[in-house]
Amino acid sequence: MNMHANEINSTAQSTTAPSLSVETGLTRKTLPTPAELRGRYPLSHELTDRIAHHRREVSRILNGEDSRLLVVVGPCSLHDDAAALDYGRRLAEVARAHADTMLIVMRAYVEKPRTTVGWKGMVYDPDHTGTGDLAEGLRRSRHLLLRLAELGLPLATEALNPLVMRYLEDLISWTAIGARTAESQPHRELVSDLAMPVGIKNATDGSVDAAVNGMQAASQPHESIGIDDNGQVAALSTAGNPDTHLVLRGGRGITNYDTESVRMAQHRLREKGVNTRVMIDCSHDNARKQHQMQSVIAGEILEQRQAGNAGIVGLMLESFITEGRQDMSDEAAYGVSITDPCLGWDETVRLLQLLHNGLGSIPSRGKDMAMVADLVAS
Ligand SMILES: O=C[C@H](O)[C@H](O)COP(=O)(O)O
Ligand SMILES: C=C(OP(=O)(O)O)C(=O)O
Repeated sequence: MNMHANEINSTAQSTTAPSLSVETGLTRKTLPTPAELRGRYPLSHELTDRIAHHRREVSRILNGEDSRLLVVVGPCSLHDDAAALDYGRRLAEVARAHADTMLIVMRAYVEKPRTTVGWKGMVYDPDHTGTGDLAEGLRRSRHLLLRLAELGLPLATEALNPLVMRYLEDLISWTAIGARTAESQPHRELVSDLAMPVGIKNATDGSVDAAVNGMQAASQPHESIGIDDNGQVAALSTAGNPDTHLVLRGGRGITNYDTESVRMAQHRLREKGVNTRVMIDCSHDNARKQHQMQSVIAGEILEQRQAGNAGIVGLMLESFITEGRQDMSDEAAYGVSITDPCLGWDETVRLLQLLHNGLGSIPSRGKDMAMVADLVAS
């Protein structure tokens, strides 16, 4: 959150007993405030500085001042602390090894937007009971993100409910606005207030205009309604976020990572006078939910970079310990996504190595594609 919104004073009162509204019949449980949860799981000065540094590094890539590739990689959603930390430890090691060619940021998504209904993420239903427990979900999400950040990895998340972001934003180095919310004014106001780089995704129908308009809107100051650190409903004056970019994720089963789609998107961005550097999401509609396709797409992005398209500055991969996906159950397997299908760890390592080699030594097109073909075949 930028200084403006933080400066608001409030005198929030906190109660814990559930109450029943006679008018609506809804039960309400008071939640801890963002300040209370931050106080319970605080960032050290060292970690605060490191996250500020990570945000600057991401920003430099997005602004073309650092030629490394930004790679946002990790599970579709975090549902199990042990598996998330296991993955984070492995990724931190790979990130260090490839730090000269890539800035690796871990996907640490604790809220999931759903097409209709489904598990909405750790924040809402940490024990996968289907009944939810937001107080525990917020607590566990903050605790897990703190432990992941302590591994030294920059973290990425999707800002879905603007209020939830107030509990977590200090731990995050790159935020996504998802395909389903890119046109939402409250999300644009939130982005205007986030002191970090934000990627806005094209809409689920594949069109880029809502995201491009969102970049314009979020770059401006806004007056909006939200909560302050003490949970008090407050008028927020946002500063405007200069660090936004488009994420191409395909739409309606049609991909948009090819040279022509990227060129058309960049043309639109140029017309609107916003950042023309883009990230490609190798999953979602670009992969048509076939997780293995992500390797092929990443290989093609590497090719585009090698062909001189410096406008593709980032890519996103959905990856976990074991490939695929599963429905949540008592017998759920360790390290398998319970939302979108993911690449497995071994494939992820090989793909990141491939990208590292390709970005470092610029091998020939033929050799790259042969390596990608091997990777997909294996
Ligand atoms: O897991 C997340 C999905 O990409 C997105 O949130 C929509 O998922 P759904 O169509 O399974 O609800
Ligand atoms: C839901 C996601 O993406 P999208 O908004 O592109 O569907 C995601 O990245 O988890």
